[in-house]
Amino acid sequence: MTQPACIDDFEHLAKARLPKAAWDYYASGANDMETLQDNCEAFRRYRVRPRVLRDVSRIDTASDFLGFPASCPIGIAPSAMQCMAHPDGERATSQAVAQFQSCMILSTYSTTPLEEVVKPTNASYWFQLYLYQNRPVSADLIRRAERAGYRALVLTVDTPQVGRRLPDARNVFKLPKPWRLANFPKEFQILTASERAAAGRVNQGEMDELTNESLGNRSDTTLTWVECIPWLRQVTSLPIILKGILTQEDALLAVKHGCDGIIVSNHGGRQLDSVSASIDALPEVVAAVKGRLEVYVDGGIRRGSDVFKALALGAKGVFIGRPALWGLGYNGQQGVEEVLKILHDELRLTMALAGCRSIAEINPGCLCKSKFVPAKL
Ligand SMILES: Cc1cc2nc3c(=O)[nH]c(=O)nc-3n(C[C@H](O)[C@H](O)[C@H](O)COP(=O)(O)O)c2cc1C
Ligand SMILES: CCCCC(=O)C(=O)O
Repeated sequence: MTQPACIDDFEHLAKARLPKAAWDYYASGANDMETLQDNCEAFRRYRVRPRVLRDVSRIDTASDFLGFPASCPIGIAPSAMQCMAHPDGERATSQAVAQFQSCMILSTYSTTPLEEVVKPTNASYWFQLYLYQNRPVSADLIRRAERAGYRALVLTVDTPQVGRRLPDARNVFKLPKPWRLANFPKEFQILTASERAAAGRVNQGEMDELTNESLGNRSDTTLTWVECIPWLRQVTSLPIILKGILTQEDALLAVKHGCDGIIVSNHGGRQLDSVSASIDALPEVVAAVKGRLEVYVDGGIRRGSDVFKALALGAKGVFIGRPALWGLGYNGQQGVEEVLKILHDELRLTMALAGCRSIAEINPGCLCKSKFVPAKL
């Protein structure tokens, strides 16, 4: 292959370059990976209803993330440990997003310190948060994110425990040296010594020694609506986005608790296997919130036409997870830029061929459902 021409090409190129354990960590979903597969297939059950003869000589994809302008409504979802894909890791992803002027969500489990990721540009940076029982640790991360210029906090709510990803279990996955979870000091331990001893985990202290499984064991599994959102509101004035909502019931609770946005997401099929594809959950969430907060979606977006479909179903914008990692693994910053450019070009072409000249013109009437799911060629 001389030149990757679509997102799937980047997947193949990255796979050929990455060590097996890193590839497996990025690629895998939970258990039988039904949701992972359905995330992509569900887009194929929607068909576009194109309008013609509408002067599509100028296509405008300008959009915004929480009011901050963006060249198009495609952002980067938070994914942990990007230095395994390329030594420039999160820095490279950030540079690409800055060039592209969109939005990057940085994972708590970044392999680059959060302060070194934000670029002085018009791009938006949001910080993804996992909350710990040791709340001062979380409060400290939030204050650092505020100082560094992050414009929103994205609380991931679908991960009270980490889903079981079989390839990681088989590989006994561990973040390889020299990489470390750079937002935490080396000696930092989330559980106290007595908690660790009680959990039988006396020697699993250092963050850079942690496995995926032990990371999950440090999350606060006691989080509830009534406790954690007010706590967040008390420690920060940044907008709060909840990532991992899949039902109208929880969407309404997000509205009730004054959240600023939702990302409809099943964590790229990595958490509870057999939940709905995120694009299938999107309509009920959009209908429930009735415009009272911004609704974004991630999961399975591999084409500009997928972005178009998500917007037609009411998403304000979309986030991509693995495609950015594939671009990064293939060719660092340039690879991520190419991935964003291809998706942007494909979105523009879809809009032109569907007769939509601006993002605002993309609406539910642009789609219909099809029972026929074409086989992937
Ligand atoms: C390797 C990997 C690591 C991830 N790490 C995080 C994370 O640290 N925090 C988080 O909220 N979501 C994380 N996610 C989920 C993504 O933010 C996103 O929901 C998902 O990847 C979207 O699906 P896609 O990969 O099909 O685009 C991760 C996903 C992948 C693939
Ligand atoms: C504790 C979870 C680690 C990062 C993550 O969210 C993922 O691998 O999906």
